Amino acid sequence: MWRPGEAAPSRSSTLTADSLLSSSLTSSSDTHATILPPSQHPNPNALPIQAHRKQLLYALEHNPVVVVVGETGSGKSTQLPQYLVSGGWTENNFQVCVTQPRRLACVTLAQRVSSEVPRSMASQVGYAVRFEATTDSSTKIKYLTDGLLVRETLTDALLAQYSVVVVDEAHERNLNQDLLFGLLKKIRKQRPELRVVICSATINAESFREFFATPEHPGCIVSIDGRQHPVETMYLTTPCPDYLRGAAETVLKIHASEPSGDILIFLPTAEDIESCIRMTEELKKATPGGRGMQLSLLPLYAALPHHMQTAPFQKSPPNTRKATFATTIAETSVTLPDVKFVVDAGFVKQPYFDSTKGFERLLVTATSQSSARQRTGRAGRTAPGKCYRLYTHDTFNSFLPSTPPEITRTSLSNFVLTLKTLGVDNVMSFDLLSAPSVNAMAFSLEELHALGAIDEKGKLVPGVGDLMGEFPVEVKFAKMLIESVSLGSTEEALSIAACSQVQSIFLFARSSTQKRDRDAAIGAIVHDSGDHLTCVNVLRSNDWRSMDYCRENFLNHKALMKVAEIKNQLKRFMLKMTAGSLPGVGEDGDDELVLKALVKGFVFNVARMMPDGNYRTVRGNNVVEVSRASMFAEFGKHAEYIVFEHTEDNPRKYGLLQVCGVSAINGNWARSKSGEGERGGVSVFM
Ligand SMILES: Nc1ncnc2c1ncn2[C@@H]1O[C@H](COP(=O)(O)OP(=O)(O)OP(=O)(O)O)[C@@H](O)[C@H]1O
Repeated sequence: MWRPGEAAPSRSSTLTADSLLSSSLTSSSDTHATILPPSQHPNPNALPIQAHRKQLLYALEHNPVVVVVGETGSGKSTQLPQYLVSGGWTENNFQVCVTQPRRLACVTLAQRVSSEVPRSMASQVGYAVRFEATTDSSTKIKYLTDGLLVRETLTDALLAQYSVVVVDEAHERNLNQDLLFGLLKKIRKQRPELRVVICSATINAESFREFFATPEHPGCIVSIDGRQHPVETMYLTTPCPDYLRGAAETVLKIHASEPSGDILIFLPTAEDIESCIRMTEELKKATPGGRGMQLSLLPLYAALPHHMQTAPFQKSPPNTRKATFATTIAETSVTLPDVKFVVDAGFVKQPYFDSTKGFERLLVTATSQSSARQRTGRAGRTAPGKCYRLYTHDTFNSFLPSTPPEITRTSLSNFVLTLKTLGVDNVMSFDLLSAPSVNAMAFSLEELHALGAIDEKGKLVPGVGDLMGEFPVEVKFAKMLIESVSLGSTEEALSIAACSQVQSIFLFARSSTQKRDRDAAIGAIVHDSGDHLTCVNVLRSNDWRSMDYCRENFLNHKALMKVAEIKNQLKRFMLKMTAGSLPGVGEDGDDELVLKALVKGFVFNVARMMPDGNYRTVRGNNVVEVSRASMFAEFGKHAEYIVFEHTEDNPRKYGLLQVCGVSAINGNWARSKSGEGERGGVSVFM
């Protein structure tokens, strides 16, 4: 084992930085004197990263920024933090933190690593995700989302508790990661002792190194090659006309013909997952197969309540094969231990900012080659595996090599507001790995101004902008929640904000008889203004807590549990903000105040009925259609003006935007100047 201060490890062909062996030691051995016992994992040597332990520790001793490039499953997320602890980087009460794009990965990685380390150290491995943490001052290894680490800089600008920040899955290039890269570079100027490790799949390593390079420290790339177990990848010979049916049939074929081993299926949306599970159940009745083995079908997507997200990680009962239908939530850093088969539909749902329409659109698009590789990498982690790609090899070659960085394609309002809350007024001068989309940037500044978060000069408006920046929700919802306090409708606004985080609180009808029953049941609960007051109505009584009540009224009990969980978390945040009192309306007569708060946040998302019977957005004059999934479409009263939460592309009419989360409003509410009082100064109707 190499220890800081000892002679250099022999030069490895995988250690690619020229600077590595020529640079001088920056720390002496006595600063890292106590070496903790190595991992107690039954067979840690089996992981490819094990052979690079010395090089990694040596590289980090000599280079403030190290880029680690490794194949999926090589051990980056689980082993590297343990090496850092044994290398002494958590001495003197320092912590090592590892960021992940998604909360599920933080939770499962912390659980895995605490099971690998010696028992005495298990409690020193924890995770922190939005509103939930298992860490304290004794923590040595902390897994947290990139978004949460960005938020930590709001209260601890130099991230002083960390000796090493590991940014994992950096190839994803989500907005928070890009923000973190810029912030870490800035922090390193004031805290040069801070070490940064960037873990990435095989692409873009050089650009990460260059971004952090200084004349004294050009940085270093360590490559870890070889996956743990082989994965055979199979393609279709002809394109698949229906990926849902293709996925369902492939799952059943695997179940009928392959030996034991769980299946992980990647689909783009939660709706697709639910439909595909239903389809697989139906097809299974016709062709049981499985050689006496049971097949258990599980969903895995972000909007599910916590206990349902952990179900795929639990051991299957004897003689049962699990098939988990997942979104990108399971694409990186996640090990579903018994998965030997991956089925990849080849699609992903992602936000894109459409500058011609002035809206962010959620589009289902082809995935990239790098994310297809990540998906494949979910097999072969504990045994050899197989990956069934539901597309041809030519189609794979037509995929983009990597997903374009989020900063170049999505709305930037939250990003800009966070930077301004951190004191970066001139966002364009902030050092970023990729230039942001100019159109999205202009739109974001306009939106933040209209919401009263920034003034005409782009400066944060004290008491509004800074507060909005601290809210753990999207800016529009933050504005709605803040406005609800003075309007006295916070309880209801919290219900709306929480409901927006789940797919739907209603169940779909599967037959025409069910549709009749559903319409009758929902008709009794629905509010004729649309989705928002309907969700307020559902949550106003506690009836939904009964599973029987939910079943009879076509309510999604699981989704409502998740809503209640999020609402409580948001409420705690609001209580802190309002020093303990939250005014709620609670009476039907005051529903108007709830919608007024909503319009304050969604002032850019207002549409007006035109003489031709179409709704057109007030800002941008785009024709939009109310989504059929909206309560407003099914049960709404006629309204000249509507407000909506977001847009989606109509899957049946290309280019036509559907609006989702819709309520009828009074046009005058949106006509008033936005922002607190007259501040903000933008009237969207002018
Ligand atoms: N929960 C788990 N149960 C069983 N084995 C696990 C678990 N978590 C990790 N492993 C084992 O450790 C290996 C390394 O996992 P790790 O997450 O560190 O890889 P990685 O290099 O970060 O890959 P990726 O970026 O694809 O997640 C896995 O391939 C698997 O063999």
